[in-house]
Amino acid sequence: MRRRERPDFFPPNVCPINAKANTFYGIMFDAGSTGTRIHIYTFVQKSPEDLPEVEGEIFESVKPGLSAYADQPEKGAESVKTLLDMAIDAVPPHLWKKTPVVLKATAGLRLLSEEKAEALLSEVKEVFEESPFLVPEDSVGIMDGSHEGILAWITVNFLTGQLSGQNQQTVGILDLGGASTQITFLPRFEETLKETPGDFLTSFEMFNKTYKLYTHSYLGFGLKAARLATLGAFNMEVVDGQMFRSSCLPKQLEAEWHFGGVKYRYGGNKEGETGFKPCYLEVLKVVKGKLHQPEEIRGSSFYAFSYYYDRAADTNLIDYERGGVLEVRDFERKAKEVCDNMERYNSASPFLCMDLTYITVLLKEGFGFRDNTVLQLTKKVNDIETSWTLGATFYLLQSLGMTY
Ligand SMILES: Nc1ncnc2c1ncn2[C@@H]1O[C@H](COP(=O)(O)OP(=O)(O)O)[C@@H](O)[C@H]1O
Ligand SMILES: [Ca+2]
Repeated sequence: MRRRERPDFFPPNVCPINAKANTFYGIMFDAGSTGTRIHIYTFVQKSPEDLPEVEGEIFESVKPGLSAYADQPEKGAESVKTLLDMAIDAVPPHLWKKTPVVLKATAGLRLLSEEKAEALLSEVKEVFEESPFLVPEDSVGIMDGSHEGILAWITVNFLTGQLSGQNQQTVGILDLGGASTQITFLPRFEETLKETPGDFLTSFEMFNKTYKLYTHSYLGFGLKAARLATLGAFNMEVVDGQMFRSSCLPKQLEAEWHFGGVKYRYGGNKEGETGFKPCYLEVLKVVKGKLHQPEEIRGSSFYAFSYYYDRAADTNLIDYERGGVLEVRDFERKAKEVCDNMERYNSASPFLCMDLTYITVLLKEGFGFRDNTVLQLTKKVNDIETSWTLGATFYLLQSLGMTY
Protein backbone atom coordinates (compact mmCIF):
# COMPACT_ATOMS: atom_id res chain seq x y z
CA MET A 1 0.00 0.00 0.00
CA ARG A 2 1.25 3.50 -0.80
CA ARG A 3 1.82 6.01 1.93
CA ARG A 4 -0.42 9.06 1.54
CA GLU A 5 1.74 12.11 0.96
CA ARG A 6 0.94 15.49 2.35
CA PRO A 7 -0.52 17.52 -0.52
CA ASP A 8 1.36 20.76 -1.08
CA PHE A 9 -1.67 23.03 -1.01
CA PHE A 10 -0.04 25.38 1.44
CA PRO A 11 3.53 26.60 1.63
CA PRO A 12 5.15 25.11 4.79
CA ASN A 13 4.63 28.05 7.15
CA VAL A 14 1.12 29.04 6.19
CA CYS A 15 -1.93 27.53 7.86
CA PRO A 16 -5.37 27.23 6.35
CA ILE A 17 -7.40 30.29 7.30
CA ASN A 18 -9.65 28.55 9.77
CA ALA A 19 -7.06 26.33 11.50
CA LYS A 20 -5.53 28.11 14.50
CA ALA A 21 -1.77 27.86 14.88
CA ASN A 22 -2.13 26.39 18.37
CA THR A 23 -4.52 23.63 17.31
CA PHE A 24 -3.27 20.07 17.33
CA TYR A 25 -4.66 16.57 17.12
CA GLY A 26 -4.15 13.17 18.74
CA ILE A 27 -5.50 9.78 17.69
CA MET A 28 -5.99 7.11 20.36
CA PHE A 29 -7.33 3.58 19.76
CA ASP A 30 -8.93 1.64 22.59
CA ALA A 31 -8.63 -2.04 21.71
CA GLY A 32 -11.05 -3.37 24.31
CA SER A 33 -12.11 -6.96 24.85
CA THR A 34 -15.53 -6.37 23.25
CA GLY A 35 -14.74 -3.75 20.61
CA THR A 36 -12.18 -1.44 19.04
CA ARG A 37 -12.72 2.31 19.31
CA ILE A 38 -11.04 5.35 17.77
CA HIS A 39 -10.93 8.73 19.52
CA ILE A 40 -9.71 11.66 17.41
CA TYR A 41 -9.15 14.64 19.69
CA THR A 42 -8.68 18.28 18.72
CA PHE A 43 -6.76 20.36 21.28
CA VAL A 44 -6.02 24.03 21.65
CA GLN A 45 -3.29 25.29 23.92
CA LYS A 46 -3.84 28.98 24.52
CA SER A 47 -0.77 29.60 26.65
CA PRO A 48 2.00 27.55 28.26
CA GLU A 49 0.55 28.26 31.74
CA ASP A 50 -2.89 26.85 30.95
CA LEU A 51 -3.89 23.25 30.54
CA PRO A 52 -4.64 22.34 26.93
CA GLU A 53 -8.33 22.55 26.04
CA VAL A 54 -10.18 19.74 24.32
CA GLU A 55 -12.01 21.39 21.46
CA GLY A 56 -13.67 18.30 20.13
CA GLU A 57 -13.67 14.57 19.73
CA ILE A 58 -14.64 12.27 16.92
CA PHE A 59 -15.54 8.82 18.18
CA GLU A 60 -16.34 5.63 16.32
CA SER A 61 -16.28 1.96 17.24
CA VAL A 62 -16.41 -1.50 15.69
CA LYS A 63 -17.25 -4.90 17.14
CA PRO A 64 -15.92 -7.46 17.92
CA GLY A 65 -12.66 -6.60 19.64
CA LEU A 66 -9.19 -7.51 18.35
CA SER A 67 -9.01 -10.64 20.52
CA ALA A 68 -11.82 -12.19 18.46
CA TYR A 69 -9.36 -12.20 15.53
CA ALA A 70 -6.76 -14.20 17.45
CA ASP A 71 -6.40 -16.60 14.50
CA GLN A 72 -6.80 -14.01 11.74
CA PRO A 73 -4.52 -11.12 12.67
CA GLU A 74 -4.78 -9.45 9.24
CA LYS A 75 -8.55 -9.26 9.58
CA GLY A 76 -8.14 -7.73 13.01
CA ALA A 77 -5.82 -5.09 11.61
CA GLU A 78 -8.32 -4.38 8.83
CA SER A 79 -10.90 -3.38 11.44
CA VAL A 80 -8.37 -0.88 12.78
CA LYS A 81 -7.70 0.43 9.27
CA THR A 82 -11.40 1.11 8.68
CA LEU A 83 -11.43 3.35 11.74
CA LEU A 84 -8.10 5.02 10.95
CA ASP A 85 -9.41 6.05 7.52
CA MET A 86 -11.83 8.34 9.38
CA ALA A 87 -8.89 10.24 10.81
CA ILE A 88 -7.63 11.02 7.31
CA ASP A 89 -10.77 13.04 6.74
CA ALA A 90 -10.88 14.50 10.24
CA VAL A 91 -7.34 15.86 10.52
CA PRO A 92 -6.23 18.62 8.11
CA PRO A 93 -3.58 17.21 5.73
CA HIS A 94 -0.86 19.66 6.78
CA LEU A 95 -1.10 18.28 10.35
CA TRP A 96 -1.04 14.55 9.47
CA LYS A 97 2.68 14.23 10.08
CA LYS A 98 2.41 15.97 13.45
CA THR A 99 -0.56 13.93 14.66
CA PRO A 100 0.43 10.87 16.70
CA VAL A 101 -1.53 7.64 16.44
CA VAL A 102 -1.43 5.05 19.21
CA LEU A 103 -3.35 1.85 20.02
CA LYS A 104 -3.55 0.43 23.49
CA ALA A 105 -5.11 -2.95 24.07
CA THR A 106 -6.70 -3.90 27.38
CA ALA A 107 -7.82 -7.11 29.06
CA GLY A 108 -8.93 -9.03 25.94
CA LEU A 109 -5.37 -9.17 24.65
CA ARG A 110 -3.93 -9.64 28.12
CA LEU A 111 -5.78 -12.96 28.22
CA LEU A 112 -4.49 -14.23 24.84
CA SER A 113 -1.23 -16.13 24.44
CA GLU A 114 1.74 -13.83 23.91
CA GLU A 115 2.25 -15.20 20.42
CA LYS A 116 -1.31 -14.47 19.26
CA ALA A 117 -1.35 -11.04 20.87
CA GLU A 118 1.99 -10.15 19.25
CA ALA A 119 0.78 -11.25 15.81
CA LEU A 120 -2.26 -8.97 16.10
CA LEU A 121 -0.25 -6.03 17.35
CA SER A 122 2.36 -6.31 14.64
CA GLU A 123 -0.32 -6.30 11.90
CA VAL A 124 -1.79 -3.19 13.47
CA LYS A 125 1.64 -1.57 13.58
CA GLU A 126 1.92 -2.14 9.84
CA VAL A 127 -1.38 -0.37 9.25
CA PHE A 128 -0.07 2.58 11.26
CA GLU A 129 3.24 2.66 9.38
CA GLU A 130 1.35 2.82 6.10
CA SER A 131 -0.75 5.77 7.28
CA PRO A 132 0.37 9.40 6.91
CA PHE A 133 0.36 9.99 10.69
CA LEU A 134 3.14 10.23 13.24
CA VAL A 135 3.86 6.75 14.60
CA PRO A 136 5.77 7.09 17.90
CA GLU A 137 7.85 4.31 19.35
CA ASP A 138 5.71 1.81 21.27
CA SER A 139 2.68 3.08 19.37
CA VAL A 140 0.97 -0.31 19.56
CA GLY A 141 0.89 -2.41 22.70
CA ILE A 142 -0.94 -3.89 25.65
CA MET A 143 -1.58 -1.36 28.37
CA ASP A 144 -0.73 -2.03 31.95
CA GLY A 145 -3.94 -2.51 33.96
CA SER A 146 -2.98 0.12 36.51
CA HIS A 147 -2.55 2.70 33.73
CA GLU A 148 -6.09 2.03 32.58
CA GLY A 149 -7.43 3.23 35.90
CA ILE A 150 -5.05 6.15 36.28
CA LEU A 151 -5.70 7.47 32.78
CA ALA A 152 -9.46 7.20 33.22
CA TRP A 153 -9.10 9.07 36.50
CA ILE A 154 -7.12 11.81 34.70
CA THR A 155 -9.84 12.04 32.05
CA VAL A 156 -12.76 12.38 34.42
CA ASN A 157 -11.02 14.80 36.76
CA PHE A 158 -9.75 16.89 33.83
CA LEU A 159 -13.20 17.06 32.24
CA THR A 160 -14.87 17.98 35.52
CA GLY A 161 -12.32 20.75 36.05
CA GLN A 162 -10.65 19.19 39.11
CA LEU A 163 -7.11 19.28 37.74
CA SER A 164 -6.92 23.02 37.24
CA GLY A 165 -6.76 25.73 39.86
CA GLN A 166 -6.80 25.39 43.62
CA ASN A 167 -9.22 23.53 45.81
CA GLN A 168 -9.15 20.32 43.91
CA GLN A 169 -11.84 17.88 44.95
CA THR A 170 -11.08 14.91 42.79
CA VAL A 171 -13.50 12.06 42.20
CA GLY A 172 -12.83 8.33 42.15
CA ILE A 173 -13.73 6.13 39.23
CA LEU A 174 -15.00 2.61 38.63
CA ASP A 175 -14.68 0.97 35.23
CA LEU A 176 -16.27 -2.40 34.47
CA GLY A 177 -14.99 -3.85 31.22
CA GLY A 178 -15.58 -7.22 29.62
CA ALA A 179 -12.51 -8.92 31.02
CA SER A 180 -11.21 -6.67 33.80
CA THR A 181 -12.43 -4.04 36.24
CA GLN A 182 -10.66 -1.02 37.68
CA ILE A 183 -10.97 1.16 40.77
CA THR A 184 -9.00 4.40 41.13
CA PHE A 185 -9.13 7.29 43.59
CA LEU A 186 -6.91 9.83 45.31
CA PRO A 187 -6.68 8.79 48.98
CA ARG A 188 -7.47 11.58 51.41
CA PHE A 189 -6.45 9.84 54.60
CA GLU A 190 -3.01 8.83 55.78
CA GLU A 191 -4.66 5.69 57.15
CA THR A 192 -5.57 4.53 53.64
CA LEU A 193 -1.98 4.85 52.47
CA LYS A 194 -0.85 2.82 55.47
CA GLU A 195 -3.25 -0.07 55.09
CA THR A 196 -2.99 -0.40 51.28
CA PRO A 197 -0.67 -2.95 49.63
CA GLY A 198 2.19 -1.13 47.93
CA ASP A 199 1.34 -2.28 44.43
CA PHE A 200 -2.08 -0.58 44.69
CA LEU A 201 -0.43 2.86 45.00
CA THR A 202 1.12 4.67 42.06
CA SER A 203 2.65 8.11 41.71
CA PHE A 204 1.77 9.76 38.48
CA GLU A 205 2.89 13.05 37.00
CA MET A 206 0.52 15.03 34.85
CA PHE A 207 0.27 18.75 34.06
CA ASN A 208 3.27 19.47 36.30
CA LYS A 209 1.73 17.89 39.37
CA THR A 210 2.33 14.54 41.03
CA TYR A 211 -0.66 12.50 42.14
CA LYS A 212 -0.37 9.51 44.42
CA LEU A 213 -3.30 7.36 43.44
CA TYR A 214 -4.87 4.18 44.70
CA THR A 215 -5.51 2.05 41.63
CA HIS A 216 -5.99 -1.58 40.79
CA SER A 217 -7.13 -3.56 37.79
CA TYR A 218 -8.65 -6.96 38.57
CA LEU A 219 -8.09 -9.23 35.59
CA GLY A 220 -10.85 -11.80 35.19
CA PHE A 221 -13.36 -9.59 37.04
CA GLY A 222 -14.82 -7.87 33.99
CA LEU A 223 -18.50 -8.58 33.41
CA LYS A 224 -18.03 -11.22 30.75
CA ALA A 225 -15.19 -12.96 32.54
CA ALA A 226 -17.38 -12.96 35.67
CA ARG A 227 -20.16 -14.70 33.73
CA LEU A 228 -17.74 -17.48 32.88
CA ALA A 229 -16.47 -17.63 36.45
CA THR A 230 -20.03 -17.89 37.77
CA LEU A 231 -20.71 -20.70 35.31
CA GLY A 232 -17.50 -22.38 36.46
CA ALA A 233 -15.99 -22.06 32.98
CA PHE A 234 -13.37 -19.32 33.40
CA ASN A 235 -9.86 -20.42 32.42
CA MET A 236 -11.08 -24.00 31.94
CA GLU A 237 -10.28 -26.40 29.15
CA VAL A 238 -13.78 -26.60 27.72
CA VAL A 239 -14.70 -30.11 26.65
CA ASP A 240 -16.80 -30.23 23.48
CA GLY A 241 -20.48 -30.19 24.30
CA GLN A 242 -19.94 -29.53 28.01
CA MET A 243 -22.84 -27.66 29.58
CA PHE A 244 -22.48 -24.98 32.25
CA ARG A 245 -25.54 -24.22 34.37
CA SER A 246 -26.47 -21.42 36.75
CA SER A 247 -29.35 -20.34 38.98
CA CYS A 248 -28.90 -16.84 37.51
CA LEU A 249 -30.22 -17.94 34.11
CA PRO A 250 -33.79 -18.63 32.93
CA LYS A 251 -34.72 -22.23 33.89
CA GLN A 252 -35.41 -23.51 30.38
CA LEU A 253 -32.55 -21.73 28.68
CA GLU A 254 -29.93 -23.65 26.69
CA ALA A 255 -27.65 -21.69 24.39
CA GLU A 256 -24.14 -21.04 23.11
CA TRP A 257 -21.85 -18.12 23.73
CA HIS A 258 -18.57 -17.08 22.11
CA PHE A 259 -16.00 -15.17 24.13
CA GLY A 260 -12.28 -14.71 23.49
CA GLY A 261 -12.44 -17.17 20.60
CA VAL A 262 -13.93 -20.01 22.67
CA LYS A 263 -17.46 -21.47 22.38
CA TYR A 264 -19.36 -22.15 25.60
CA ARG A 265 -22.69 -23.97 26.12
CA TYR A 266 -24.71 -22.71 29.03
CA GLY A 267 -28.16 -22.98 30.47
CA GLY A 268 -30.52 -22.57 33.43
CA ASN A 269 -31.00 -24.88 36.42
CA LYS A 270 -33.73 -27.00 34.83
CA GLU A 271 -34.58 -28.88 37.99
CA GLY A 272 -32.97 -26.81 40.74
CA GLU A 273 -33.39 -23.29 42.10
CA THR A 274 -33.36 -20.00 40.21
CA GLY A 275 -33.78 -16.42 41.34
CA PHE A 276 -31.98 -13.66 43.21
CA LYS A 277 -31.06 -15.50 46.40
CA PRO A 278 -29.35 -18.58 44.91
CA CYS A 279 -27.83 -16.41 42.20
CA TYR A 280 -26.37 -14.00 44.78
CA LEU A 281 -24.71 -16.92 46.59
CA GLU A 282 -23.33 -18.30 43.36
CA VAL A 283 -21.85 -14.96 42.34
CA LEU A 284 -20.57 -14.36 45.86
CA LYS A 285 -18.25 -17.37 45.50
CA VAL A 286 -16.57 -15.62 42.57
CA VAL A 287 -16.03 -12.36 44.45
CA LYS A 288 -15.76 -13.05 48.19
CA GLY A 289 -12.35 -12.30 49.65
CA LYS A 290 -10.78 -11.59 46.25
CA LEU A 291 -10.69 -7.80 46.36
CA HIS A 292 -9.00 -5.26 48.58
CA GLN A 293 -11.49 -3.09 50.50
CA PRO A 294 -10.20 0.39 51.25
CA GLU A 295 -12.13 1.77 54.22
CA GLU A 296 -12.31 5.38 53.01
CA ILE A 297 -14.31 4.69 49.84
CA ARG A 298 -17.37 3.61 51.81
CA GLY A 299 -18.47 7.16 52.34
CA SER A 300 -17.39 8.76 49.05
CA SER A 301 -19.10 8.97 45.68
CA PHE A 302 -17.65 7.52 42.50
CA TYR A 303 -17.97 7.96 38.75
CA ALA A 304 -18.84 4.63 37.13
CA PHE A 305 -18.84 3.70 33.46
CA SER A 306 -18.69 0.95 30.83
CA TYR A 307 -20.89 -1.97 31.91
CA TYR A 308 -22.10 -0.21 35.07
CA TYR A 309 -23.54 2.37 32.69
CA ASP A 310 -24.80 -0.08 30.06
CA ARG A 311 -26.68 -2.33 32.49
CA ALA A 312 -28.17 0.62 34.36
CA ALA A 313 -29.37 2.05 31.03
CA ASP A 314 -30.67 -1.35 29.82
CA THR A 315 -32.93 -1.59 32.88
CA ASN A 316 -34.07 2.06 32.83
CA LEU A 317 -32.27 2.92 36.05
CA ILE A 318 -30.74 5.80 34.07
CA ASP A 319 -31.39 7.50 30.75
CA TYR A 320 -29.24 6.04 27.98
CA GLU A 321 -28.16 9.41 26.64
CA ARG A 322 -27.94 11.52 29.76
CA GLY A 323 -26.81 8.98 32.35
CA GLY A 324 -27.80 9.65 35.95
CA VAL A 325 -27.07 9.32 39.64
CA LEU A 326 -27.71 6.05 41.50
CA GLU A 327 -27.03 4.41 44.82
CA VAL A 328 -25.54 0.94 45.14
CA ARG A 329 -28.88 -0.34 46.46
CA ASP A 330 -30.59 0.60 43.17
CA PHE A 331 -28.58 -2.11 41.42
CA GLU A 332 -29.62 -4.59 44.10
CA ARG A 333 -33.29 -3.67 43.82
CA LYS A 334 -33.15 -4.08 40.05
CA ALA A 335 -31.26 -7.38 40.33
CA LYS A 336 -34.00 -8.75 42.61
CA GLU A 337 -36.72 -7.55 40.28
CA VAL A 338 -35.11 -9.16 37.23
CA CYS A 339 -33.91 -12.41 38.84
CA ASP A 340 -37.21 -13.15 40.54
CA ASN A 341 -39.20 -12.48 37.36
CA MET A 342 -36.98 -13.88 34.65
CA GLU A 343 -39.89 -14.85 32.42
CA ARG A 344 -40.92 -11.17 32.25
CA TYR A 345 -37.47 -10.16 31.07
CA ASN A 346 -36.98 -12.90 28.50
CA SER A 347 -36.73 -10.48 25.61
CA ALA A 348 -33.62 -8.93 27.21
CA SER A 349 -30.24 -10.68 27.44
CA PRO A 350 -30.49 -14.03 29.26
CA PHE A 351 -27.55 -12.78 31.37
CA LEU A 352 -29.36 -9.71 32.69
CA CYS A 353 -30.04 -11.27 36.12
CA MET A 354 -26.48 -12.56 36.43
CA ASP A 355 -24.97 -9.23 35.30
CA LEU A 356 -27.01 -7.10 37.72
CA THR A 357 -26.31 -9.51 40.56
CA TYR A 358 -22.60 -9.47 39.75
CA ILE A 359 -22.54 -5.66 39.76
CA THR A 360 -24.33 -5.66 43.13
CA VAL A 361 -21.99 -8.24 44.65
CA LEU A 362 -18.88 -6.61 43.20
CA LEU A 363 -19.80 -3.22 44.66
CA LYS A 364 -21.01 -4.41 48.07
CA GLU A 365 -18.99 -7.49 48.85
CA GLY A 366 -16.05 -6.91 46.53
CA PHE A 367 -15.12 -3.28 47.10
CA GLY A 368 -17.13 -2.95 50.30
CA PHE A 369 -19.32 0.00 49.28
CA ARG A 370 -22.36 0.86 51.39
CA ASP A 371 -25.93 0.49 50.14
CA ASN A 372 -26.18 4.27 49.95
CA THR A 373 -22.84 4.93 48.22
CA VAL A 374 -23.58 7.33 45.37
CA LEU A 375 -22.57 6.43 41.83
CA GLN A 376 -22.47 9.02 39.08
CA LEU A 377 -23.06 7.32 35.74
CA THR A 378 -21.81 9.30 32.78
CA LYS A 379 -20.76 8.54 29.25
CA LYS A 380 -19.73 12.07 28.38
CA VAL A 381 -18.74 15.28 30.14
CA ASN A 382 -19.03 18.43 27.98
CA ASP A 383 -19.60 16.15 25.01
CA ILE A 384 -16.28 14.31 25.47
CA GLU A 385 -16.28 10.55 26.25
CA THR A 386 -15.21 9.70 29.78
CA SER A 387 -12.70 7.10 28.66
CA TRP A 388 -9.08 6.46 29.66
CA THR A 389 -8.20 7.38 26.07
CA LEU A 390 -8.18 11.14 26.75
CA GLY A 391 -5.79 10.76 29.68
CA ALA A 392 -3.64 8.49 27.51
CA THR A 393 -3.56 11.10 24.76
CA PHE A 394 -2.47 13.82 27.21
CA TYR A 395 0.26 11.54 28.44
CA LEU A 396 1.35 10.82 24.88
CA LEU A 397 1.42 14.49 23.87
CA GLN A 398 3.36 15.31 27.02
CA SER A 399 5.96 12.62 26.27
CA LEU A 400 6.30 13.93 22.72
CA GLY A 401 6.83 17.45 24.04
CA MET A 402 3.65 18.70 22.37
CA THR A 403 2.02 20.01 25.54
CA TYR A 404 3.51 21.65 28.57
N1 LIG B 1 -15.59 4.72 24.72
C1 LIG B 1 -16.62 4.00 25.09
N2 LIG B 1 -17.85 4.47 24.91
C2 LIG B 1 -18.90 3.75 25.26
N3 LIG B 1 -18.83 2.54 25.85
C3 LIG B 1 -17.63 2.03 26.07
C4 LIG B 1 -16.47 2.73 25.71
N4 LIG B 1 -15.42 1.98 26.07
C5 LIG B 1 -15.93 0.86 26.64
N5 LIG B 1 -17.26 0.89 26.63
C6 LIG B 1 -18.15 -0.13 27.18
O1 LIG B 1 -17.37 -0.96 28.04
C7 LIG B 1 -17.81 -2.30 27.97
C8 LIG B 1 -16.74 -3.29 27.62
O2 LIG B 1 -15.49 -2.92 27.92
P1 LIG B 1 -14.25 -3.27 27.00
O3 LIG B 1 -13.46 -2.01 26.92
O4 LIG B 1 -14.64 -3.86 25.69
O5 LIG B 1 -13.53 -4.41 27.84
P2 LIG B 1 -12.13 -4.39 28.64
O6 LIG B 1 -12.00 -3.00 29.23
O7 LIG B 1 -12.27 -5.45 29.67
O8 LIG B 1 -11.07 -4.68 27.63
C9 LIG B 1 -18.87 -2.30 26.90
O9 LIG B 1 -20.08 -2.23 27.57
C10 LIG B 1 -18.68 -1.06 26.12
O10 LIG B 1 -19.91 -0.62 25.60
CA1 LIG C 1 -12.36 -0.83 28.56
